[in-house]
Amino acid sequence: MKIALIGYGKMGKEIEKVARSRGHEIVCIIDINNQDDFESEAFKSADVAIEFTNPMVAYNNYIKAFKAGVKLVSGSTGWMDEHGEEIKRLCTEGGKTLFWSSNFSLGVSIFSAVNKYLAKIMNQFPAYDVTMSETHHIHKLDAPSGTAITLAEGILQNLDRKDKWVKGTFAAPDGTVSGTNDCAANELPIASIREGEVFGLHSVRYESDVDSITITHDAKSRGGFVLGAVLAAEYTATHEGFLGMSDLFPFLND
Ligand SMILES: NC(=O)C1=CN([C@@H]2O[C@H](COP(=O)(O)OP(=O)(O)OC[C@H]3O[C@@H](n4cnc5c(N)ncnc54)[C@H](OP(=O)(O)O)[C@@H]3O)[C@@H](O)[C@H]2O)C=CC1
Ligand SMILES: O=C(O)C1=N[C@H](C(=O)O)C[C@H](O)C1
Repeated sequence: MKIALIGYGKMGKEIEKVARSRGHEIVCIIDINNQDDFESEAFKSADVAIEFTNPMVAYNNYIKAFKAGVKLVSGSTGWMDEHGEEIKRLCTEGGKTLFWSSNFSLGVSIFSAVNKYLAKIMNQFPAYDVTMSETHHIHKLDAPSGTAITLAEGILQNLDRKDKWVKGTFAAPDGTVSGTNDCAANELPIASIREGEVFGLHSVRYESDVDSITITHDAKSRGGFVLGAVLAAEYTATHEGFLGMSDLFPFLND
């Protein structure tokens, strides 16, 4: 399969290696300095483009790739609030294709299914209150992480006593802490910590007066995100519309 890369940073470089090792050809790499290449024949020849950039530029990259007629896989986070509905509409009604996930790792897909199931169980146990936390490397631009938001949405859909997630405490790279986890009974706080080179640590904690139950996903490297993104690209080559991990692993939705 012919793959184009948009964004050649930490994820883009690792995706290049894994895609080649699975027999794919990298036909074009677009970074911040060669934006004209969206119009190149090399880019247009790609079966799929894989985009990992940042919250500020992802939307524009999607529009440029759509214009060039190239299907997209993207893991960029932090753009959904502003542009999510428009991009989904372009895919569901406008004939464009984007496979997007806040987290491509197979482990997080499993974690997400467990998270939803646990939230459903907790409807029967009102003594437990729920909080979330996510820890990432100091270079990360968005907070809470895209994964934390997706996990929070999974809780809100399944736990009747919560209807909104809110930003909790933020621990900055220099150790200063701002914000609070105190919130109304219907709110789910997400604490964010930025330290060192942490790849991605997500926890959901249910606490009563007598005990607590915590589920955690801890990425040991970027390997899981990278493999998942390449698997998603292989899937996207033969599918259309607004796609996600629930299309790749439908059995996790039951
Ligand atoms: N869904 C998932 O599984 C995962 C998602 N992510 C998300 O993916 C995104 C990228 O992560 P990561 O690779 O670690 O970030 P990096 O900052 O390492 O890489 C992003 C790259 O994009 C480049 N870039 C900036 N603007 C443009 C542009 N307009 N067009 C093309 N390239 C551009 C940057 O260049 P320069 O440095 O010169 O600005 C940089 O090389 C983030 O939003 C992160 O949250 C990350 C890991 C997993
Ligand atoms: O920026 C990162 O590194 C990551 N971002 C994603 C997110 O915002 O959830 C996924 C992963 O946790 C790594």
